[in-house]
Amino acid sequence: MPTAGTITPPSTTGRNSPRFFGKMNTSMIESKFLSHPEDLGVVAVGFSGGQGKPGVDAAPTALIESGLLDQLRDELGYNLHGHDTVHSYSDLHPAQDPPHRGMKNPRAVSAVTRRIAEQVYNQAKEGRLVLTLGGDHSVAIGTIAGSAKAIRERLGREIAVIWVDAHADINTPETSGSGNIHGMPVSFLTGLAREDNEEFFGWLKDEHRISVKKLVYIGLRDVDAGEKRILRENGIKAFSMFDIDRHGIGRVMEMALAHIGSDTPIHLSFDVDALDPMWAPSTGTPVRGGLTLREGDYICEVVHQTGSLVAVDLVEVNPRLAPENDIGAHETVRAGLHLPPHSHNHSGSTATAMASTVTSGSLVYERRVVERIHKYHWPAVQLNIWMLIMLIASSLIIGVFATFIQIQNQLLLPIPWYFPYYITVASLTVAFIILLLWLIFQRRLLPSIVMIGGFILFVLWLTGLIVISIQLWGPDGSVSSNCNLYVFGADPQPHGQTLQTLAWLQQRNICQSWQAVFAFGLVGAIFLLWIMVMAYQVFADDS
Ligand SMILES: NC(=[NH2+])NCCC[C@H](N)C(=O)O
Repeated sequence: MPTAGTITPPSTTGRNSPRFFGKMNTSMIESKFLSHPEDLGVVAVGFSGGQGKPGVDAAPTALIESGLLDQLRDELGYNLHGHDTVHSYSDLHPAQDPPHRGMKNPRAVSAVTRRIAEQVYNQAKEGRLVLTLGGDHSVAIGTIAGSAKAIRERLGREIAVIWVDAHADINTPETSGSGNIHGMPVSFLTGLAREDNEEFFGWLKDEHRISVKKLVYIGLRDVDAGEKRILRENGIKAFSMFDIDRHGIGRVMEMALAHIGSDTPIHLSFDVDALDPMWAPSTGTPVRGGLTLREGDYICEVVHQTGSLVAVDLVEVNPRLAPENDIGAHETVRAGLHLPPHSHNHSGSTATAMASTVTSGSLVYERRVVERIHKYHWPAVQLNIWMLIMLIASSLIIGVFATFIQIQNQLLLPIPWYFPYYITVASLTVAFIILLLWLIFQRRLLPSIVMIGGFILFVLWLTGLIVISIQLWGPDGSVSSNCNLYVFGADPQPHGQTLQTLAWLQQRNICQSWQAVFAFGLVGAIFLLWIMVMAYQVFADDS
């Protein structure tokens, strides 16, 4: 059934191309997960066994002959790899392939997708973007398995999949009404459908699989009853045509990308039947009421702009199916050309959208980060009072203990550990206040920083306070009782300009300094508690 062969690689003398400037990938988006974003691995799959209509296997050749690869190379500046062969996999077609669990051509599809998985894996492990030209959508079993495995090995990450399609393709062999495997790839990839036998997808291991949590559908409008149940039960994110009508494609893509998160590599699997048959009539299972060509392009552009794109599939273009004369086929191929990694200069009919996914070229758009923006409202007056009081308390304690150290030295007495300790804690507090001021200036004062810093200082500060209290009122030879004995209780108190008076005044000064240290130590501890509460309130208020 599949026709295939070697095709002539696109000419190297770029026509209106930017080759003049040497290697130039026109994409200005920085890739987050590709180590060689200027390289494009191409896997051209001439395979149609996932469904019954011959012709999808001719799509890669039709797309390439219409100039897709030329555009990718000459206009978008990619170095192509693996682009000179359209694979037919005829060696993998068994003589007999009777149905298994109701699946049609199960051995052929399993063997071919297994080979595709290796091909995609070999390209992806080099850190290249991989573009697969299908073929029917069953080929995605191979492409996604291959890129999931390569990204796991290369980056230790799971990939997310954006599945753009009129259909959910998540039937299990048991729920499928048609038995066509192109309606089942997602159930095998997510592990919802499983098989132990290597002949029937038993080769799919955990390393090949994807999580239902990182799967997003766009463009659905023909979903079987069994599939609806699967989507619902697994909480799979799906944006149907209804959602696109309601929110517009811009908002839908924001929500889809927010669901995936900005730190996840993305595999985009684009079924051309997601487009309305007005734009892409030549496909095996067209459904009216689909995406406009522009919406299809937009999806590709915006996904490319995330910088997270690692692989793209373009499937289900069937140039043999031409509803009204062959303009249909021509249009569909053109639509297909439009879809890949995006270029911004539309040269007539060509590979922009295809080109669009690979290098979304709408360089004018600013990248919109769809993460939630937090707004923290700090009570300015309270925060300022807090910083002022803490600054006073810290300086006072530093000053007093510095003087005490001097006095001990002068009297040739040892310096107790808590003098330098409290000086250090108070200095840290001053440093913390400076940090806060800097963060306020940068508009980055996060409640979490304040809470953690406040807590650490509180513990240190409290320790100091306890030690001070013990010295002041502790059982043996406490400062307080000595003060009451010799200073405040001294009778008669010395007067007049004598050394006695001077000594007494100095002693009184020391006693009062102790009390001041205690007072401000207490204030500091309470204020540190207060700032933690304040930070928590600011955090909780953010909504
Ligand atoms: N990739 C596609 N065009 N899939 C069409 C699937 C149609 C139908 N849901 C089935 O399981 O047979």
